[in-house]
Amino acid sequence: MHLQGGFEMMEIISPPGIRAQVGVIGGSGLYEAGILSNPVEVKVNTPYGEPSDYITVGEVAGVKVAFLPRHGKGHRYPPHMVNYRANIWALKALGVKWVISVSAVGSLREEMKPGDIVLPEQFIDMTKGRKYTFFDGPVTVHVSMADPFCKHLVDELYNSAVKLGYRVHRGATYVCIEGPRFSTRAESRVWRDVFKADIIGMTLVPEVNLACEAELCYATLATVTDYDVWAEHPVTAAEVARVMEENTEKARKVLYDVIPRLAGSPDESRCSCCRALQNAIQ
Ligand SMILES: CSC[C@H]1O[C@H](OP(=O)(O)O)[C@H](O)[C@@H]1O
Ligand SMILES: Nc1ncnc2[nH]cnc12
Repeated sequence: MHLQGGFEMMEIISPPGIRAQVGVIGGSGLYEAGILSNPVEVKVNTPYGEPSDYITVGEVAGVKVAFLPRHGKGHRYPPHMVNYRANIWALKALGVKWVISVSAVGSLREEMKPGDIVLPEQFIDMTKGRKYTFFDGPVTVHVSMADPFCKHLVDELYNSAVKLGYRVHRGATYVCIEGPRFSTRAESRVWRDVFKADIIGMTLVPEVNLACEAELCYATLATVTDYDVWAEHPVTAAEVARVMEENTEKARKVLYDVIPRLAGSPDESRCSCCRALQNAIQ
């Protein structure tokens, strides 16, 4: 960490002897990693309260992975109630360098079909009052969000999805709404036609902001569950759940393929995530 008075001043207590290199945040439908050998469950406390659940630490091809279900097992926390700060803090406390955030999203584009994988590279924040920063004063941090996702990690996820033969789109813009309700038809048309967003969800913000403040390499592995209501029929939670099961298996296969390539530390020539706090302090 580069910020004197930032993370260095905060007490990060790691559970003794338990470390991980890669963090996976499971989204709707992904409550168990399902790909880890030698799993152990750890409880991590943070200055921001409790993460959404116990964290499962295990291995994929010898790489240590920490898995945390964003909504808790059984989907106990709706998107606006997730303790994003505790979740990111807990992963940081375990030593994680890379975070792959898995998410179910709606599509705002014909060509991004239910079942497709989408890797966003930009976002638009339409949330309304979450906890967006670790730094509530006296330290103030204005972190750059020009390129919110780790390009290196997006490249690796893209390579895995292509190798596995999945339909995959990169370079997408994710609009994050407050939820938990879905959008009106008028809103959906604004996201699509005015904002030019490609996919829609409720959880990216502030997770991505906080990962950046924690100087983690972060990317979202989104899978499309539905066409949002700009298309003919209104989206329903039941429809989303139907497609989610298939998508979850795809996400697991991509994770299983990509994680072994994340064994080393992030290559500082391919991204600047680990230097995000440089020049960000007020
Ligand atoms: C039941 S669909 C709405 C729900 O699913 C997505 O969550 P996640 O990103 O954790 O997969 C979406 O953002 C909503 O929270
Ligand atoms: N249509 C949609 N709107 C918001 N979040 C979603 N998550 C999955 N589908 C969604």
